[in-house]
Amino acid sequence: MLQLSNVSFQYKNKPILQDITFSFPIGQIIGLVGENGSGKSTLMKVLAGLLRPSAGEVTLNAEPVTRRSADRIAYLPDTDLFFEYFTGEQLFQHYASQFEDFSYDKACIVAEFLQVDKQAKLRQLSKGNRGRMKMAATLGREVPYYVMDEPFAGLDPIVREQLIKGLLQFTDIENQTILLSTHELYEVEPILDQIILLQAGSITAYEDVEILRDVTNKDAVEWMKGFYRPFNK
Ligand SMILES: Nc1ncnc2c1ncn2[C@@H]1O[C@H](COP(=O)(O)OP(=O)(O)OP(=O)(O)O)[C@@H](O)[C@H]1O
Repeated sequence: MLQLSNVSFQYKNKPILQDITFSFPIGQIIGLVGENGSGKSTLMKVLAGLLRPSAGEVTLNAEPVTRRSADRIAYLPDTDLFFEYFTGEQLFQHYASQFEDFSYDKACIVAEFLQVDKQAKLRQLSKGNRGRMKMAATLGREVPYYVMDEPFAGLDPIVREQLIKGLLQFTDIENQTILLSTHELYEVEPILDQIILLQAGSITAYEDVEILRDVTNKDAVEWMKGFYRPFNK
């Protein structure tokens, strides 16, 4: 299990994440939401071992998470500067050289499912196609945890829907966990098991999405809005 224990993080002296304790069980799709600048990307980098917490500990099966944990946590960055001079095929070859768990064949199958040409250079692809290629490369890996930073940001509804279908088709929901940050909560909610709200670097709420729907009769956006003060005109 991937676990945060009293994790704080600061850039220089600016506190970004504050005393977060949380466990991410296997077999869940978890949505991380929160307003711009609340710390979602930072939290995901800390979880993937790319940033070291300033205090507290991140562990995977009780062992500290470091950069070397990349063999069990697949991280999809939000940046668009993603090996831009590579073709998709070269990107997959690069992943194959970096990650033992990477399946070149699976990445090609995902790329075909997402209808993106693996012969094209990434920088020549549209934003939507780069998003598809990033997803194919990430899902080419077989790991217990996928940590995806805004995989749907800036993409049109058709691409978003396709990526969501790809996620469901090419992961094993019983044995893997996907943590994804998103601002596209309406579209993503149907596939989520759990939702976590980050506010000013703290997890201020989390909820089982089925309970939200069946017990409180709310959708995730309504739930989230309940934690913010109404906007006064
Ligand atoms: N490299 C950095 N150096 C200094 N401050 C940073 C750096 N990266 C991010 N920050 C600051 O950390 C805070 C949290 O940023 P972060 O990108 O984690 O938020 P976010 O919730 O992912 O935002 P968004 O939804 O806009 O992507 C912001 O105040 C941001 O300015």
